[in-house]
Amino acid sequence: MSKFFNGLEKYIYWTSIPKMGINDIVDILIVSVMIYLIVKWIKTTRAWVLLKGIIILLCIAFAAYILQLHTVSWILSNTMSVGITAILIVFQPELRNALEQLGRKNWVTDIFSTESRQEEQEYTARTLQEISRAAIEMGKVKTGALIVLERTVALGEYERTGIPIDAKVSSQLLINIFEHNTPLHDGAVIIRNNRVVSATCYLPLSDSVEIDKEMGTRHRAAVGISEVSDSLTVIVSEETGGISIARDGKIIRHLDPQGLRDELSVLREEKGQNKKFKLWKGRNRNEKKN
Ligand SMILES: Nc1ncnc2c1ncn2[C@@H]1O[C@H](COP(=O)(O)OP(=O)(O)OP(=O)(O)O)[C@@H](O)[C@H]1O
Repeated sequence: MSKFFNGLEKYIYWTSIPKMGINDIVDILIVSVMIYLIVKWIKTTRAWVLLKGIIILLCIAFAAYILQLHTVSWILSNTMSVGITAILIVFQPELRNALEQLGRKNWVTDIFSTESRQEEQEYTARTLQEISRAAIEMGKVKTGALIVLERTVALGEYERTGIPIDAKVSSQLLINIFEHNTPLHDGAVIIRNNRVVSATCYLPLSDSVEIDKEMGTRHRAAVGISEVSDSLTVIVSEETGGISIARDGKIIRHLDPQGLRDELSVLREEKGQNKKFKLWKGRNRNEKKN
């Protein structure tokens, strides 16, 4: 009987919640807020895609450990230690940016804000109308253009390669920026929160072999930015006047005015089933066209 009570006592000891003081609660709260802010920050950078890759790698490593796959475990553990150094080098601009933001941030509104960045980035019908009007007009006279619409992934590092503008989006402004032989016509325009934030931006070029050889660097740059972010880019070809859209590493070409408006309307729709359906519908139609 005493053995039973001893066992029970031990069990209760191990399962009981340890005494918590006020400092423990503060400790837990600080760590929770830190984790929340880190995840929130990662979601707005290219690092989000990388984080998903790391989680998959960790799952594989765990499975290899459970199944006693020694070689796979050895390879993974060695690459991971090198990988951490590589991450620090590759994401140096993001890390620097995060530290800079740390000093500028309004922590109180950021923590208690219920609005997500996705909602902030919603484009008004007017903005999308102005963008499509500008693209159609530029297409008619074969003026080359590259217009990037930022979504949840911040494009700060590309914005900084250009000239700051900060002006309300209008078709006249966009047409003026891309006018031949003007100082701002080269490179890309970045749009955020219904404002043109920067012009002459340099975008990363895609090295995808799937891109049609007849497409030059303007189209490659549009695909490139769509590979590293969830942005949507409107491209007007200087050679043909054709309008295309790049998103998710793919390019949708030969858009007519209605097709362009449909593609852009994706940015206005609500999250969920409705959006997915429209996106799929639009894609299918344009894929058939191509
Ligand atoms: N990395 C880049 N980032 C931003 N803009 C770029 C980049 N590379 C090229 N461009 C823009 O594209 C222009 C060159 O376009 P190019 O003729 O090579 O491409 P294209 O895809 O064939 O386009 P188009 O059909 O308009 O000729 C440059 O003058 C510049 O404005």
